[in-house]
Amino acid sequence: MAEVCTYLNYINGQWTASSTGEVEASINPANKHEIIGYVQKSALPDLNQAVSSAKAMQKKWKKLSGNERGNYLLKAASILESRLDEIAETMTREMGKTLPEAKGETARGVAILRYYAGEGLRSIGDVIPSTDSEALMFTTRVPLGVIGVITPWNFPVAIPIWKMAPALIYGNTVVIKPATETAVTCAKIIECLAEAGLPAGVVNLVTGAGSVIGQGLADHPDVNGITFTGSNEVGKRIGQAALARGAKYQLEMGGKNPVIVANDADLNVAVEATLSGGLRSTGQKCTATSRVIVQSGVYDAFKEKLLQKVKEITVGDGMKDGIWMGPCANEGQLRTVLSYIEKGIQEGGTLLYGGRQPQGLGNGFFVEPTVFDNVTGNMTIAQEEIFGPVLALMKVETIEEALQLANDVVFGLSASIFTANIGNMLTFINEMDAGLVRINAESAGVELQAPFGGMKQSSSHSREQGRAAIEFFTSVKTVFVKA
Ligand SMILES: NC(=O)c1ccc[n+]([C@@H]2O[C@H](COP(=O)([O-])OP(=O)(O)OC[C@H]3O[C@@H](n4cnc5c(N)ncnc54)[C@H](O)[C@@H]3O)[C@@H](O)[C@H]2O)c1
Ligand SMILES: O=CCCC(=O)C(=O)O
Repeated sequence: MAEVCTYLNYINGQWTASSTGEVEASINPANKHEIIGYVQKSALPDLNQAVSSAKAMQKKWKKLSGNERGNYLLKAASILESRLDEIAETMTREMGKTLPEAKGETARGVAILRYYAGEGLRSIGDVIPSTDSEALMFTTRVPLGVIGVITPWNFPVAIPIWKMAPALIYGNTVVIKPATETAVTCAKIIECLAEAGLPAGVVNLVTGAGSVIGQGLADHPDVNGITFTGSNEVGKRIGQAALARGAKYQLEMGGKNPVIVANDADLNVAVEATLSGGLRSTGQKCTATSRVIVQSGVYDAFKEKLLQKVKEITVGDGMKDGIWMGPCANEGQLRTVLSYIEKGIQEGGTLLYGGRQPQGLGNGFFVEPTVFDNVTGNMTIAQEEIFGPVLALMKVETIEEALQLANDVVFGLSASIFTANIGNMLTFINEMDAGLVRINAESAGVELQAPFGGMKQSSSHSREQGRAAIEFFTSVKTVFVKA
């Protein structure tokens, strides 16, 4: 058994206990009796201190060259890499995804830090011809100031890093509030940044309730930008709070991601991708496949192959060898998934497989991989984000019908099609309302160098990652110079 530690806030370069003197336990969703660590249950005075230190430091931080800021990120990347196994294990024990997935995500965190370190040396503006032949006109970019970062539990390393790294490289300082479920993992990322020697105040960590610290960040007059990933309900509240005081905000929220399987698809590829995209990480990816829309010509064959594979899935503690799928990340999420399964049955879906808590795993928040048949577009399980290992099979005759069904939700994050037909591919690329469309590949899987974000209610229409991050974390300044 690993030692149970108490993790502190990180404010102005110091590891600091909360003014409340209270802590909260972060538990293992594979065994609710195991405590992974205690994190601070902070209050507004802690947040205010963190924001003041970030504000005080920002002017000095932005004066460093991009290359100097990048060197800190490179150092942090090497430290994170040297702690990869330990941090991945913490992630698995705190959030439940399997250890190989957690290792992959931690390696992704290292790569994101290195990518944004390189941004410190890339162009930040354009020279634009002026109508005045004696003038020089160009654009440059300036940081927003203090950035509030609010993150969910499902990618406890990748999401905090893909928000903090671009914020920092472009000259902002950061106050982060991670989800409490994965606050220990986040504290370890902050340890890497601290060990890299980032000046005091550049990065600050404050853990605590979303309604107190998250809302406090959204409302704080000295926080110039808020970047949020999480549920639609919370995201809308944050957007409204930021808008009300004129702060910039970026919201990345839910999805209800479809895959379309055409009559001419390679069914083995489509089945593997549906399995991986829908059920890896226990379906707790914003990009997870949730609706599987299959053309009638291959519906039965696809269903049979899928069921065969789903039955082979091993559910259990993600730390153990041979386990394919871990638990839901918390008890609330398990209850939500079970209630959607119940609703699916009540509304006339056919439960083909799963739907229950597996026997012998009662200490954790486990649910079986679940497949519904005969799902129609109006059912709740076809409309609302479940964020669990539940696949809804839907039969269609034509690709046009498939696209209509695929688009008939309020979300628009990611979507895939499996087909060999170039016409189908092009129609899908043109007609699918989603920020990420993938052909013959699973709906999950985001590349750090490409823009990522959703359409419709999946996002505030901003994009994260890749060079797109510069749009949120900086403001454009147009400069006109005349000698
Ligand atoms: N689009 C994406 O990139 C993406 C990525 C991951 C997760 N998600 C979404 O996140 C959701 C699951 O994550 P979750 O349960 O952690 O989401 P959540 O919205 O409950 O919490 C996200 C963060 O917001 C904080 N928070 C809660 N209430 C708050 C409030 N009133 N004010 C400010 N902050 C508050 C939480 O403490 C947490 O840090 C799913 O809907 C999923 O689709 C989206
Ligand atoms: O949960 C949202 C992020 C999804 C992601 O990073 C992926 O699919 O790889």
